[in-house]
Amino acid sequence: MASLRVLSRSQLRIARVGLPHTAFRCYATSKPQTLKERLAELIPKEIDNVKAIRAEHGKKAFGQVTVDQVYGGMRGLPALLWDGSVLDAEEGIRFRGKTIPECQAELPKAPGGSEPLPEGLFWLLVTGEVPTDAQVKALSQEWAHRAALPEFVEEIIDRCPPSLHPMSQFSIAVTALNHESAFAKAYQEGISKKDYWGPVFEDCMDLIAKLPNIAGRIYRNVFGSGKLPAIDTSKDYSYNLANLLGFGDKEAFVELLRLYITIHSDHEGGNVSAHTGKLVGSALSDPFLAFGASLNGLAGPLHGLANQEVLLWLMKMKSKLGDAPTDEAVRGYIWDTLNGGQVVPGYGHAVLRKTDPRYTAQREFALKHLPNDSLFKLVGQIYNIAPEVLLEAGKAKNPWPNVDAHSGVLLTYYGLTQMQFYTVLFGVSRAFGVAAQLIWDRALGAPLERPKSYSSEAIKKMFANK
Ligand SMILES: CC(=O)SCCNC(=O)CCNC(=O)[C@H](O)C(C)(C)COP(=O)(O)OP(=O)(O)OC[C@H]1O[C@@H](n2cnc3c(N)ncnc32)[C@H](O)[C@@H]1OP(=O)(O)O
Ligand SMILES: O=C([O-])CC(=O)C(=O)O
Repeated sequence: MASLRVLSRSQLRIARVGLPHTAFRCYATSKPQTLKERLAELIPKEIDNVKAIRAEHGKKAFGQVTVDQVYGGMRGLPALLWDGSVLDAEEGIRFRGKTIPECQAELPKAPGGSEPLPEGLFWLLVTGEVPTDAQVKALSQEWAHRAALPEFVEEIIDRCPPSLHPMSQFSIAVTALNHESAFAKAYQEGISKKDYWGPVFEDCMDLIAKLPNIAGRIYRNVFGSGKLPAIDTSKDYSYNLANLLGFGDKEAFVELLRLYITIHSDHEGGNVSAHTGKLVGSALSDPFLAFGASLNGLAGPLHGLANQEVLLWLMKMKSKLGDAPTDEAVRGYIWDTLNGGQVVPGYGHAVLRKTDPRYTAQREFALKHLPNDSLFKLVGQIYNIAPEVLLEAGKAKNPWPNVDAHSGVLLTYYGLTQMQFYTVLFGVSRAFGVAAQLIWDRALGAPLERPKSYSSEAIKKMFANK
């Protein structure tokens, strides 16, 4: 789409304050419209939309809040605005209204590729629109040009002991990028509230762009001594990430990363990493600080670290039961896990009540690329047994697999066997969803988050005579 359009006065103002000088200049050329230019058009409309929703529905209630919800991790409590995606308990995630198969069909692909490019998914998350091939290519190039790390961040990563978990190193490096934050600088210089989104957008673009170099450096330092290749500005984001990890020559692995980053990006707003990023961002901490906090939540075993835990659990199962265990032996192993007071990693979910469509998307990838892999077959065998055991045990509300039950098997197949690294890849992807919402939160003037808490004593008193 060429970018010669007529803008309203307020759109023009937003475009001017939000855009770096060079980007604004290319606005009147035949280059494809940039993401920032499109945002500048969408923001005033969305501000009006939110005003209208609040004017019409602002005083209406979603329903009751129960004491059990306060004690029970706020399950089902409607408390957050999140535009990029919405999760249905039965159907799974939709990114801006689109299911995973719809994204796979509609988003632009690399030449010869069949998985969606995460660049297109980011555009979709931010704008609600499917970009053109040219827009996606321009985004790949822009990220490639922003990818270099400040030297001191490289040094910080290099000084981490290899025994420090890759997720801790990841969070340290992302937090340190706050040194370069355009938003933090603009805030110190007294930027007006109305203009926050411009430097936040710049920070989010830098954040996403720099993650492959951070991930690649951690991978090299912790697991090997390989050379870090330069970013190839003619290639897409996933290729560059794969190449930094030493897998650039494996086209199927690059395709896997395109799928992986797309499906792990966003899972509405209430999950630990997304909500943490939004919460910290609400204090006007810049996107690096906000996303560093997200990563610390993602590093927990009940959340993103579960992909590492699944692989550990599978490896222990294989070493105990052999490569091709019987169904009875697998059933016994799952029972032993439960009887040991542990969770079955990769199963259950706080919201989902059916098989996660992200599990299904990865299974389909495996059926296409590695149908005879023994670990893939074991994962399929567990799928036929674990839900039945979890139902019989009678505690888990959802006995079906989540995204983490499958991801490690695919990475292992291509030779990325270092399971402590898996959550770093999840983190690279999760930046897309958190960043998209941070931009909108600042554009819409989202306030500081500060819900009310109660002590048990206060709760007892509240209901003393009721
Ligand atoms: C990307 C992601 O974050 S996806 C989730 C990744 N995490 C995992 O795979 C870890 C395993 N799964 C779990 O621990 C849970 O299912 C969670 C954390 C994902 C969801 O937790 P909740 O919403 O509290 O689940 P639910 O309401 O079903 O829990 C009820 C009980 O069942 C248990 N339960 C739930 N899932 C499992 C499981 N996979 N294995 C064993 N027990 C389970 C809970 O621990 C809880 O036990 P408790 O009453 O003794 O505290
Ligand atoms: O939605 C959740 O609570 C956890 C999850 O699957 C994710 O964040 O991807």
